[in-house]
Amino acid sequence: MALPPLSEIPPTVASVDDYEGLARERLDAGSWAYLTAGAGDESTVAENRSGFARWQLRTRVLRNLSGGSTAIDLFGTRLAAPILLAPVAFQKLAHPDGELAAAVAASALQAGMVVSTQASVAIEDIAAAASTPLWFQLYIQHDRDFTRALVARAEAAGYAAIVVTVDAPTSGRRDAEQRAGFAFPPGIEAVNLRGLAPPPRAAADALLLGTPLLDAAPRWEDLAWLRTLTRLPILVKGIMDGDDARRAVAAGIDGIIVSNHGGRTLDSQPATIAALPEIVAAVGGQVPVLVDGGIRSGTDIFKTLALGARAVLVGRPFVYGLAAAGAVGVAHVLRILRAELEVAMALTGCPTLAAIDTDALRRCS
Ligand SMILES: Cc1cc2nc3c(=O)[nH]c(=O)nc-3n(C[C@H](O)[C@H](O)[C@H](O)COP(=O)(O)O)c2cc1C
Ligand SMILES: CCCCCCC(=O)C(=O)O
Repeated sequence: MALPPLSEIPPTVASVDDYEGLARERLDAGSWAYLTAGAGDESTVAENRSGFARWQLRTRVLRNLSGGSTAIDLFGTRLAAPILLAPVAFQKLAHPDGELAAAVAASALQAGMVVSTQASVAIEDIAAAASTPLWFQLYIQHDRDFTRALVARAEAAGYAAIVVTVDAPTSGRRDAEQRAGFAFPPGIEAVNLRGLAPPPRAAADALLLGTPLLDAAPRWEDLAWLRTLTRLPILVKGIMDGDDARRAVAAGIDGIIVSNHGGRTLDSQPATIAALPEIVAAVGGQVPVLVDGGIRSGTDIFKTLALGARAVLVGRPFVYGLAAAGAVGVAHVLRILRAELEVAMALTGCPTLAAIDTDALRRCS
C-alpha cells in the first residue's frame, strides 16, 4: 500500500483536535465509543489532558539553534522523532485498512509503531506492510504455551522489541461504550488469537475475583519467564508507581512505559505526566522511560521530554487520523506532532533532544 500525498488533506486541518472532529463525523456511535471511551466517568482521561496544563514552557532567546534534530535511536530502531504509535486494538474499526494503513504511515514518517496483540490484521501482514521495524505489544494469555508461540511469531516476523502490557489483566468498565451498545461488526476480530481456547468457566456467582481468568493473570514471575523466551528488548507498559518501576528493572526488562492505558482501564488515576517524575527518579537512568496518555500536541511531547521521558506514544490521536483519512491521516498527525515539537524546541532554545530538561519548564501554581 502506497502512502497517498499529504496534499490530499484540506489545508484547514491544522491540529490533532481538528482530526478528532473529522473522525467523529465519520464513525458510527458504537465504534466511536470503543475507540475513544475511558473507564467509568472518564476522570483519568480528563486528568491525562489537564495534567499538561500544570506545566508551561520557558522561552529562551538568541541561543545557537544550528545543527538541531529530533532523531533518536531506541532499542536499535531509528526514529525521525521521539514519537511512536501506541498499541491500539482492532484498528479496522477506524478504517477498513486498519493496522496496514498505520504501518504504512509510520514507515513513511520514520515513526515507531507498536502492534497490539488484539490487532485486527495478522501481525505478519502488518510487518510486511512496514518498511521499518515494528514493536510487538504482548498480552500474556492465560494459556502460556499460546503466549510463547505469539512471541515466537513476532520474532520470526521481524519485530524489534516486545512491549508487555501489565495494566489490563481485565478490561476496564467503559460505561460510555456500554451505553452506546457497542458490538464488534462482522469481520473484525482479534485474528492473532485464533485458536486460543477460552479460560475454563467461572463459578456461576463469580464476577471477576476468583475466576480462572484472574487466577491466571500475569505476575512478576512471568516477566522473568518472558525474559527467557526472547532476546529482543522487553519494555513493560502500564507502570504508574516508582516501586513497580524499580521491580521491573530488577527483573531485567529494558524499558518502562509510564501509562494508565489512556484512562481506559481504571478511573480515578493521576495523569501520566504527574506520575512521570516519580518513575524517572526511581529508574535513575538504568533504562529508557517512555510515556503515553493525553498527548495531543508537540508542546505536550516537549513537556514529557523535559521531565525525563525519552519518547512518547500516542493512541487516540493517530486513531482520529486513521478514521478521517486512512494512512495519509495517520501520516499527517505524525507530521503535525513533529512540526509542533520542533517549534517548541526552537523557541525554548533547545535544538536537540539532549538539550531539553526541566529548566525549560515552569510549574503553574
Ligand atoms: C481504542 C484503543 C485500544 C487500545 N488497545 C490497546 C492494546 O491493545 N494494548 C495496549 O497495551 N494498549 C492499548 N490501548 C492503550 C494505548 O496503547 C495507550 O496507552 C493510550 O491510548 C494512550 O493514551 P491516548 O489515547 O490519550 O494517547 C488502547 C487505546 C485505545 C484508545
Ligand atoms: C483483557 C484486556 C483486553 C484489552 C483489549 C484491548 C485494549 O487494550 C483496549 O481496548 O484498551
